[in-house]
Amino acid sequence: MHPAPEAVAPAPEAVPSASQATGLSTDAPILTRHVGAAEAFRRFWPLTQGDRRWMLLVGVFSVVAALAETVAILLFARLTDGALQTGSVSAFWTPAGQWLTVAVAGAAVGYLGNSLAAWTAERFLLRLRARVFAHLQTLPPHFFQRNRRGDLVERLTGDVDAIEHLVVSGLVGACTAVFSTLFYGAAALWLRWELALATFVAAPIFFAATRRFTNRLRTVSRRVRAADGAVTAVVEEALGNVVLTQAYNRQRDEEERLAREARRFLRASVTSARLNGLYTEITEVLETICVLAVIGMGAWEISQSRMTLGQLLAFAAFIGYLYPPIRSLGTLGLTATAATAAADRLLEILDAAPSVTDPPRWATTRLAHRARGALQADRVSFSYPNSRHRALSAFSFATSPGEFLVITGPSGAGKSTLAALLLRFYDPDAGTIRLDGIPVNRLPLDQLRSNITLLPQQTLVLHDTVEYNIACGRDDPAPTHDDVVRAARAADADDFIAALPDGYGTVIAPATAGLSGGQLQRIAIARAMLRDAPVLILDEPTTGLDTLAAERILAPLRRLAEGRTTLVITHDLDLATDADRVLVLHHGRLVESGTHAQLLARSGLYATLFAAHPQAPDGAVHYR
Ligand SMILES: Nc1ncnc2c1ncn2[C@@H]1O[C@H](COP(=O)(O)OP(=O)(O)OP(=O)(O)O)[C@@H](O)[C@H]1O
Repeated sequence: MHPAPEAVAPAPEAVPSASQATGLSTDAPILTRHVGAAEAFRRFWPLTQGDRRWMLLVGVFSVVAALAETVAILLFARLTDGALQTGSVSAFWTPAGQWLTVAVAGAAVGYLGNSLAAWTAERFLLRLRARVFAHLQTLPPHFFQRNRRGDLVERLTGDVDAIEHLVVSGLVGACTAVFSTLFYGAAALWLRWELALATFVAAPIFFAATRRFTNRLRTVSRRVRAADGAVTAVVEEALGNVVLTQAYNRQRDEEERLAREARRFLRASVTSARLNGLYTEITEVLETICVLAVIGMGAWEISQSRMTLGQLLAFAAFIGYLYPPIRSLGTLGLTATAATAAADRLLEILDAAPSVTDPPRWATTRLAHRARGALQADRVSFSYPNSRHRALSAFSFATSPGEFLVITGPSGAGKSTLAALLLRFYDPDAGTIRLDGIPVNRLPLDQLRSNITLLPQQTLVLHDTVEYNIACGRDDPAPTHDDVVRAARAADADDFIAALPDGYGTVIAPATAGLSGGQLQRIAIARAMLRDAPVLILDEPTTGLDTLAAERILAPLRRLAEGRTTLVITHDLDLATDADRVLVLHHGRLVESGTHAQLLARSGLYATLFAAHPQAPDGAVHYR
């Protein structure tokens, strides 16, 4: 007798995200709400598109497998009555041959069904994960500040699994259970309808038992999912900060933090296992009572010569086979309940709207060619989502192409915010930012960002070769090895790369790149060289570097800035001495603007900041 196919398969396309922004810019709060199983199913069902025929086929295979099982049980009854009870070997061969044929056919169908079910389920998972991941990549920086990275990782792994169990395996499981119940029930009715009806009255008891568990399990499932996310988050954070942890002797604290979350997870998952186990045991006891009742009634029927032993054994087998699908229909409710907890967590991502989107087609203006690099901000004001504090207030400035600007000011003045608005991580609450005269929220996002290169303080390192880490700056046209080497030379990185064990083929990884801060900066400069965008934003390019390393990147930076509009955000005022213009921000406002010499002469905020900053020993560090 063969196991019925268990799971099923998946689908493509898109889960419609309820709150996709459609206008030029919006920011929606991240939602925390609870959805029911029906809504969860409705939201994720579109992802099965393209695989629904395979899901149907899995359903057909499971029906055939259940049918083969039914026939096998009837043949078993014939064998018992014809061969076993009479002790006739000749009566054995025909039903035995038929049973074997049915068993082989059922096994083949069961195997095909299970393989197809696994394939379709995995394809669904693939699509769901890709869909959530793609959406995650469009979300604004503050989403990632509010949600721990490890917890988001857990949503992309554990939670997508739970959804699969509802939408694909759950649906196929339900169909299989319904058909199995129908076949075994019909066969039992056909054998002895009075006896069958007597046993069917037990079915509502199973559903009643399930209902009692559902609510409790829903709460526990949410706790399990959240605790699972917290454990992943702690591990992820601890590994990311392992050097600092060791330096500050915080290993015990980190272990305690993990233990705390792990204990929470343990309590929740033990409760969940206990509830599931209790449910299983209770239903098994109920089943045993029913089977015993059947045997008792059957014994009475046999004593009255109204039934043969073969019929009774077949009947008991049908009843035995009948309860698992009925039970799995009941458990389906529990699976669905657990899946709703996962659905809440995934929909929280899918329903979070990107803070900026591409402009609608009617409002789009495309640059005909590479931008010249003229930037302009007109009375720009901005507060971060959920903050009433103005990070920028009525801020205006304009650059001509190729100009070299230093933006400075005390900490929290709004310098990095300006970079975030230029790259359109956010749109201003008021005012307009333009590139070559076009409001940036009218440019397609990819075109805007391909015209700007941001060099953040932390260099983006991909787990790949040094060559790829440089080449990834440009995809069209794809850079050749010679292009990469040329860029590395211009970035003064060629020497140290050549000295690496595998040269340009040396694999580096984030956090363990094995390169110094200055070397990583030079790789970033080489990448930016290849990228060749007309606007360059450098965020604290010398922070974290000692004087020698800082000096070493100045010449490459100078080469990189040549011919580009360059904005250097910095506290390092040695970089300001040669700037075409210095903008000084304070509390989100532009308070001073001019050349280094002009600003010193004004004896204002800039002069104070310059006097206070640690200067290069001989005052000889010049950016250009
Ligand atoms: N994600 C955020 N959510 C809310 N407020 C923020 C966020 N990021 C920055 N701010 C606030 O906006 C203001 C400007 O911050 P910003 O990072 O632009 O300053 P900055 O001049 O770059 O500072 P620093 O020189 O220290 O890097 C600060 O008051 C800061 O607290």
